[in-house]
Amino acid sequence: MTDAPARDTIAAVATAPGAGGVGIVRLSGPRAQQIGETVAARRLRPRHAHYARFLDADGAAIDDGIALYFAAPASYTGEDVVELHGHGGPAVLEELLARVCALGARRARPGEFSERAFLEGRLDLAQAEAVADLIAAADVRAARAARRALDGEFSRRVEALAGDLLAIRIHVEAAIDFADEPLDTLGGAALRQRFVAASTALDALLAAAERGRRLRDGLHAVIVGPPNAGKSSLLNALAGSDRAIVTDIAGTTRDLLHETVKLDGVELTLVDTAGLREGGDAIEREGMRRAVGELQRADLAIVVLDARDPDSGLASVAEAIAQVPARLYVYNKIDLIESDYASPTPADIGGEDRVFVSARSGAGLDALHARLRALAQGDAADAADGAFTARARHVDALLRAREELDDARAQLDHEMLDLAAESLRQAHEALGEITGRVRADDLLGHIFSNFCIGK
Ligand SMILES: Nc1nc2c(c(=O)[nH]1)N(C=O)[C@@H](CNc1ccc(C(=O)N[C@@H](CCC(=O)O)C(=O)O)cc1)CN2
Ligand SMILES: Nc1nc2c(ncn2[C@@H]2O[C@H](COP(=O)(O)OP(=O)(O)OP(=O)(O)O)[C@@H](O)[C@H]2O)c(=O)[nH]1
Repeated sequence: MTDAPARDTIAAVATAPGAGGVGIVRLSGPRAQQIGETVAARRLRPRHAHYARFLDADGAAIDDGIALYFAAPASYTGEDVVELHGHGGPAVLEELLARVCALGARRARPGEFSERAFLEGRLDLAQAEAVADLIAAADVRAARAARRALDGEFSRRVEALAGDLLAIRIHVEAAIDFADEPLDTLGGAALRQRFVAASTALDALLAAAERGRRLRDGLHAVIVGPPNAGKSSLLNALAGSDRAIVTDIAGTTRDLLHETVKLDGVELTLVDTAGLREGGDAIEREGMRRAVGELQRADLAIVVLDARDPDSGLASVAEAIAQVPARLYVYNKIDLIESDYASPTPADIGGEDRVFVSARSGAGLDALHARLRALAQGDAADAADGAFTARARHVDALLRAREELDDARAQLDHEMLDLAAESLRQAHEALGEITGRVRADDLLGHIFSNFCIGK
């Protein structure tokens, strides 16, 4: 870091709000030690647990507890950190916090301790995000995966790939200086090999990040189908069957309704969409456009069809669901079918999953639940296998890197070195966005130190 401005000292209650056995006020910054020593009325030795009374301005005890001092840089933030461990009551902790603020600290913004850890180079951006993911993890598998990301497993792979791309960039930029010569006399074969290796590594990382994204976010299932097939009824039936563990995420738009359902500890996001069909008025068309957009992020399409007429319904959604990784077909309204409901000629859906239900009578809903649970668990188990959590932001960055790398390769094949260098720079920067590390001056430094060609 080049002359970082002097930071102030931040403070916050670090434990969850409400009553608890123990509550912690944490301080970070240059005045943490002095403030802590004033409140505890004693010297604080780094990395020692001191029993103390925490005093107010008049010398009366706010509380008694344990004071800890972590001297920079050996702390979570990398700055001087003091923790005051008192009794976990909201009134006591608020008074303690007010006291340290009166002594010169200020209340921290959300995430500011981790932000400082990032600015101090203690964590990279992906790791800082993993801290938040670990805290928010809804099940043990997601927590484990966040833990791995926090330990740097994801970041290390991103950095390794960034290193490969940097080497390729250096090679290409050097070749630009010898533009009169064909690339093949400038180590073109080795360069192409490096491309293949980087490309393979990028694909593997992208797949892992995509699994990590699903693990963090849960299975993203989108309910689609023609109008009136019973999509909304089905969502209600699924969500309502176990109301206690359903959280209402709030319809983000007037037409998409999100519900989070937990099946055996695995989260499933259900999105109800506007019915898909030809035509419709402007508002309906906008709803359909959003439904299609939602499908692009889906792991699973739950395709609801009217069991009395599945074929025409399927035709209206076939195109929209083609890109989704998995599909589950739900033939609804079987209560309206007189005879054996499996008998109407089912539409051709290949070997894919099919369930017959009635959202109205409840018939078949158990089987549907079981299918969804199996899908969600299979997905999570798959994702939890040595996985780390990742975010949509990371997947996006990797996808951009993928595109730029493909472009660079094509440009190189046409000996368009300047363009290839630029595409590579973009790919490299996309990776840098993940860890928050890559900067233009980094690159210049690398090029000059690696290629000292006497200028
Ligand atoms: N009391 C308390 N518990 C906590 C935290 C905290 O801030 N306070 N954490 C906050 O999120 C997590 C732990 N994070 C921490 C990360 C680094 C260091 C630290 O002192 N690191 C030094 C020394 C390492 C060592 O002794 O091996 C260092 O890395 O130099 C402390 C906590 C979870 N538990
Ligand atoms: N008989 C019967 N009727 C059902 C069943 N499921 C839904 N319906 C009815 O079908 C109609 C449409 O249901 P919705 O859940 O609104 O259908 P939708 O697919 O969300 O409709 P759009 O929002 O127009 O796309 C309503 O009148 C429901 O009561 C079922 O299993 N059996």
